Amino acid sequence: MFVKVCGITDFCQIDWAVELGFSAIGVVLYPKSKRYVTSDFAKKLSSYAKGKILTVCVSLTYDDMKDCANFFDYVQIYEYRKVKGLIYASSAEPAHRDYEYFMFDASMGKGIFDEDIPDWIYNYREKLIFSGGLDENNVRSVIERIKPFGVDVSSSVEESPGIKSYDKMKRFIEACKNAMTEK
Ligand SMILES: O=C(O)c1ccccc1NCC(=O)[C@H](O)[C@H](O)COP(=O)(O)O
Repeated sequence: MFVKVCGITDFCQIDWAVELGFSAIGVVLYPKSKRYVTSDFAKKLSSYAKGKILTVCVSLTYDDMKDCANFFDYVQIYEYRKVKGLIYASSAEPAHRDYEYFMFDASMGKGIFDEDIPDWIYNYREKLIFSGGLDENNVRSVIERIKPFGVDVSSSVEESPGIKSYDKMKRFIEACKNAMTEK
C-alpha cells in the first residue's frame, strides 16, 4: 500500500521515512503552514530523496510551487490544474478524472479526522489517497473500510508542530502494514 508522510522539514526525516518503508514524502510550500520550507530548501530535500523514495511538493495552488515542481515526482494541490504528476486534493467530489491520484483531504495539515465519510469516495478507490486526521489508532479501520490506494499522514506523527517523530512514524506505518496483512 502507498503511504505518504507529509510535512517533511529536514534530511534526517527523509532517512526515517526511507528506513521505515514509507512510499513518499511531502514537502509543504504553502507559506502559512507550520511545515513551510522555502523553494530552495525544498529543492535540496527533493534531490536528497531522489531515487530513495517518491517526492511530492504540496501547496494550495500551483503558483506557490511552480519554480520547484519539476524537482518532484508529484505535485499535490487543492485546485485543478493540468500539470504533470498531479495529485489533486479536495474534500469534494472531483469534477475531472485527469489526475494521477485523488487525495481526499479536508484537513490540510490540521490533524482533523471527519467521521462523516461521503459515499462517493468509494467510486475513486483505485486512485484514492485518503487523508485527514489519520493516526496509528484509526488508520486500520479506514484501510479496511474504504480500501484506498493509499493513505497520508502528518500531524499525528509529529512531536511538535512541523517536527516529525521517528517513533510515531514507526507506529503509524506498522499500523498500515498490519491492516494489510492481518485480514
Ligand atoms: O501540512 C500542511 O501544513 C498543509 C498546509 C496546506 C495545505 C496542505 C497541507 N498538508 C497536506 C497534507 O498532505 C497533509 O498530510 C494532510 O492534510 C493530512 O494532514 P493531517 O490531518 O495533519 O494528518
